[in-house]
Amino acid sequence: MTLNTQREKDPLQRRGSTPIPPAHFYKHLSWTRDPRPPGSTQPDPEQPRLQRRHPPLGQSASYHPGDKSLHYHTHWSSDSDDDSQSDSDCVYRVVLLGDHGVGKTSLAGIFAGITEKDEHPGEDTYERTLTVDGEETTLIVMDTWEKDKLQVEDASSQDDCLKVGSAYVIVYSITDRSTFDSAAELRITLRRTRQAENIPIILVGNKSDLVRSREVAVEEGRACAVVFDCKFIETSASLHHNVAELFEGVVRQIRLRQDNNEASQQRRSIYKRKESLTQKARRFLDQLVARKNQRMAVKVRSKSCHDLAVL
Ligand SMILES: Nc1nc2c(ncn2[C@@H]2O[C@H](COP(=O)(O)OP(=O)(O)OP(=O)(O)O)[C@@H](O)[C@H]2O)c(=O)[nH]1
Repeated sequence: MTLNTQREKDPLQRRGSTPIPPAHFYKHLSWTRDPRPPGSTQPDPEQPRLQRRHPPLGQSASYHPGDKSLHYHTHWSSDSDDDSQSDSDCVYRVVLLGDHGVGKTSLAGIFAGITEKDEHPGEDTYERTLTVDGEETTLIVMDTWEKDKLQVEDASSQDDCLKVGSAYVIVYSITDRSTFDSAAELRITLRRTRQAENIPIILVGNKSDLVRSREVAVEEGRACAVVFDCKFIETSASLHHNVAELFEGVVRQIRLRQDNNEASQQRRSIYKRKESLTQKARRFLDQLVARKNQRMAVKVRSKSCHDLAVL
């Protein structure tokens, strides 16, 4: 299996002529604009396409629930040159990580709008274009992680999972402490694999509906996120609670980091040109103060780790 890892830092800029990555990894389920005029009764020329409405991911999502021109469809796209596929130029891979049974597939299914359990058996990669804060972004959600394979024969494909993501969602079940421990280990593994990169990682405590079987407190999840410098949210795939917020949050985190990277690059180049000795001294002092205030920063982070709309 050859994975396109060229986009580890930059978003995949998919044009009509750009093939999307290997078929078995990219069996897409996607939102696509119907090329027919609104209200048309003509059959849709594009096949295969499931002619039905895609259920909204969540009430707060800024999709287009009333837009009849949007259709949910499946397609195999290893050699796609379908320009109508997405209006968005930015495509990001989001990799779901976590132990067996924590709810990864259920969360991915809600993202993809799969309403019946066995509707798409074997599917493990889903694509959907979301409009978040008025801007379109396409996410390819990969549910390909299999923890057991990390040590055995297919370790390379698991390794690839850790390398190709533009963002990571690490899921544990709030009813199973061992999955929480695994989530922490996964965070460490990720840190090792993607050391220098500022990629969004969201820790997700799923099955929040199972209140009586809870083994991991919300505070523990939040504390873990603070320690491991990632975002945190609790979800219930069963109740569709916070699932839209999760994927919208992923989009926001990707954008925020991009903006931040661009801004700091600009700042650095301006600094290089203009920085005087006094400024250098001031920057040095600032860094010293910042280090002293690290404990303060942890406090601030602990307040914001559950807010997926800020860095
Ligand atoms: N009560 C409850 N059950 C859930 C929730 N999410 C998933 N489940 C159930 O947990 C079981 C496992 O869910 P999956 O989505 O298959 O979990 P997974 O992480 O994909 O598991 P693997 O495919 O084995 O890695 C299924 O029976 C789901 O119905 C949830 O939020 N609440």
